[in-house]
Amino acid sequence: MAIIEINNAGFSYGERRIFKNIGFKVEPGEIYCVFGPNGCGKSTLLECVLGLLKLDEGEILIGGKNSQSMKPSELARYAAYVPQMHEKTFPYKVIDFVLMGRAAYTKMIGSPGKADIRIAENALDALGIGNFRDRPYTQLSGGELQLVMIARALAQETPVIVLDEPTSHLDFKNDIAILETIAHLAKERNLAILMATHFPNQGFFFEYKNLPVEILLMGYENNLLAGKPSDVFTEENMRVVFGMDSRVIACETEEQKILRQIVSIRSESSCR
Ligand SMILES: Nc1ncnc2c1ncn2[C@@H]1O[C@H](COP(=O)(O)OP(=O)(O)OP(=O)(O)O)[C@@H](O)[C@H]1O
Repeated sequence: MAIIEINNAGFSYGERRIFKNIGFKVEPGEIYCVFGPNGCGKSTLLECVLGLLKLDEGEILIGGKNSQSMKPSELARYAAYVPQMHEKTFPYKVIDFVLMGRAAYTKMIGSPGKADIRIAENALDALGIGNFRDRPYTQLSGGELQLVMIARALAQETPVIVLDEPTSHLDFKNDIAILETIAHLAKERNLAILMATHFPNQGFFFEYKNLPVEILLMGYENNLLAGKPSDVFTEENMRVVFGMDSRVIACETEEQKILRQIVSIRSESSCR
């Protein structure tokens, strides 16, 4: 059964329509990527899923319940959020920052107990960053901080993790490290992943890893297109949505599997 179900969702900022008629389902263990040009409404859609913004029309069900009318503390038990930007504030220790993911469970008694601390430590260990435990989180690099943010989401123990452009600001290696982490969470923990991304090759990476992955392409002739990465990330669709010239290439890896990638050739397509 789908853990996320969106039916006929529409949203406007005031008079300005951002999207309409969005509908899809995400199953446990599936990765659902929302892709499209700057400003097409990816973050807005994620914020609607998280109940931070209210739809004009349609509904968003998480675990069968309407996320738009759930209390934040209830929703926090279904969906954890890794936002695009995080303003570092007070120099909390990493463990204390990750423990914030336990807030929905600790509110009643006020402070985290031993079990919460163990869950937060396990989340750090699961991401291979147990050694960050006592570092001030304000001193982490962008890639390290992103792993800590994912650990905080993991400590929240939700069936859904929502990530907004999880690899923005990351270097070549950390980019793939975060994708591998996301793949692991979907495959080994059966989590449903909903993420916004600017990078088609991330969809191809998940496809290459044989994970159930689906793409929602927003802004396709002011419309929507959904499907598997190989069906959505085509040269023609990139021309229609971005007006750019690109090529899909394929390479055979040492596992004798085909990895697809899309490369940009020109921003202003001569095909226009
Ligand atoms: N609070 C707001 N009030 C009014 N308009 C907004 C608000 N937040 C975002 N917008 C506008 O809504 C549109 C969609 O914004 P959103 O951030 O969802 O796009 P996005 O696809 O995530 O963009 P990007 O790829 O650049 O991160 C943009 O045109 C943006 O300027």
